[in-house]
Amino acid sequence: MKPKVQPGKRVAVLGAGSWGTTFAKILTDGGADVVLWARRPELAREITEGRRNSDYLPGINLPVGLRATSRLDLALAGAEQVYVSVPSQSLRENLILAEPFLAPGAIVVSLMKGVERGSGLRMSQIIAEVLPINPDLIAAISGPNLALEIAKEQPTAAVVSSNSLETAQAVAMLARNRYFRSYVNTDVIGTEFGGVLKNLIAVAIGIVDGVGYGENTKASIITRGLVEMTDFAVAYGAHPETLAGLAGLGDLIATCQSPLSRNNTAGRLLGQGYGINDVVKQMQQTTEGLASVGPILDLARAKGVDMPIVEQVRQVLAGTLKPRDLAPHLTTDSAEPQGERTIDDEQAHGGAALWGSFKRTFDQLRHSGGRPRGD
Ligand SMILES: NC(=O)c1ccc[n+]([C@@H]2O[C@H](COP(=O)([O-])OP(=O)(O)OC[C@H]3O[C@@H](n4cnc5c(N)ncnc54)[C@H](O)[C@@H]3O)[C@@H](O)[C@H]2O)c1
Ligand SMILES: O=P(O)(O)OC[C@H](O)CO
Repeated sequence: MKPKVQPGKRVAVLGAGSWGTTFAKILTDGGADVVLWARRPELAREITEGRRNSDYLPGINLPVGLRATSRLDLALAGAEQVYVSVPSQSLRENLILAEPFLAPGAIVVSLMKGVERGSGLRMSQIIAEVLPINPDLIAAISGPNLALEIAKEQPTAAVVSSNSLETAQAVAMLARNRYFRSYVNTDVIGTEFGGVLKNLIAVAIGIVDGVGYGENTKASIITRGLVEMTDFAVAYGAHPETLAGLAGLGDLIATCQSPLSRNNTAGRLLGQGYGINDVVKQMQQTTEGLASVGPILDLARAKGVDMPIVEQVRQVLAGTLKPRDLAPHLTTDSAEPQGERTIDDEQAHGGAALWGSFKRTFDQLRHSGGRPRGD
């Protein structure tokens, strides 16, 4: 049954950085009654009274009707949908604070693109772990979504993903307007991992850009990066077509080619010779890729997935690989010529990627006493 459009539906957005504020604008412009939670009262005041968030979205006029507060209880009171956009590493602590004020039956939507250090959990998994809600009421949104472009109302699309198609549709009905279009899917694993993994490839692109390598190098990394992303996500149960969609290829393109991307920018600084500590100091905003490299490589190892580009990003971050040496070792140090093994190879010939995924499943069954691990 298709949900009906309900203009004026009360929603909350938690996190008043660049994406949280932009998403609050998307929802308000789509007709929802939005309250945005900012940690700092002075920022909440600037948004409500001045209709600006000058630190994060310079030059953008926020819509009339968008209210902000620094009180979580007020932001969440009566909210039927709650969109969360805080740095991934702080999600757990923020959910614990929010939980007492969550309205019964509220849908909780992750806008974030990271995994938790230590646990390696995706954001929707943390939501399911911390909040006592029906897992069908959890969703995630991802896609080629550079905040400032959307805040300027440049036409953009995204994917809303939930185990429940009904939930995804209810969210997509609100998260849309004349410049923002939401598609739906039920592949939460692929949608979330797409957003996490493209950040790592964007760091690699920034690194080679900073070194001064040109378009061939970058196109090679983007293309091989998509193979790594797909291998990884499929090993965890994603559908390959999700990685070929907005949350995979679409976001990879946007993030790798835009100077607005923080991951791309951080990589460029590394490629120009700055050390990781200087880069972290210079980045004023959340740069998820830097925190995700370690957990993603741990998860890749657990499933026997090779991620040579991400591994080399880790080495550059650790200072054990010179940025200019990232590209020559693009795919592998193997002396043997390899098949290109793109998704098309797999579909056309049932090739190595399919074999890899079969072997991983087999290995997993052997090591888990016959029970494949689900989401
Ligand atoms: N900016 C984008 O273009 C964009 C687009 C899509 C997805 N995202 C994702 O959205 C998430 C948030 O990114 P952003 O761009 O809004 O980051 P940001 O750095 O612009 O803003 C982060 C916000 O979180 C607040 N914050 C920092 N630490 C906090 C804590 N411990 N508890 C609560 N709040 C805290 C900051 O004060 C700030 O308001 C990230 O996962 C990012 O990958 C960003
Ligand atoms: O600025 P980044 O690198 O965090 O990228 C922002 C969005 O994820 C692009 O879709």
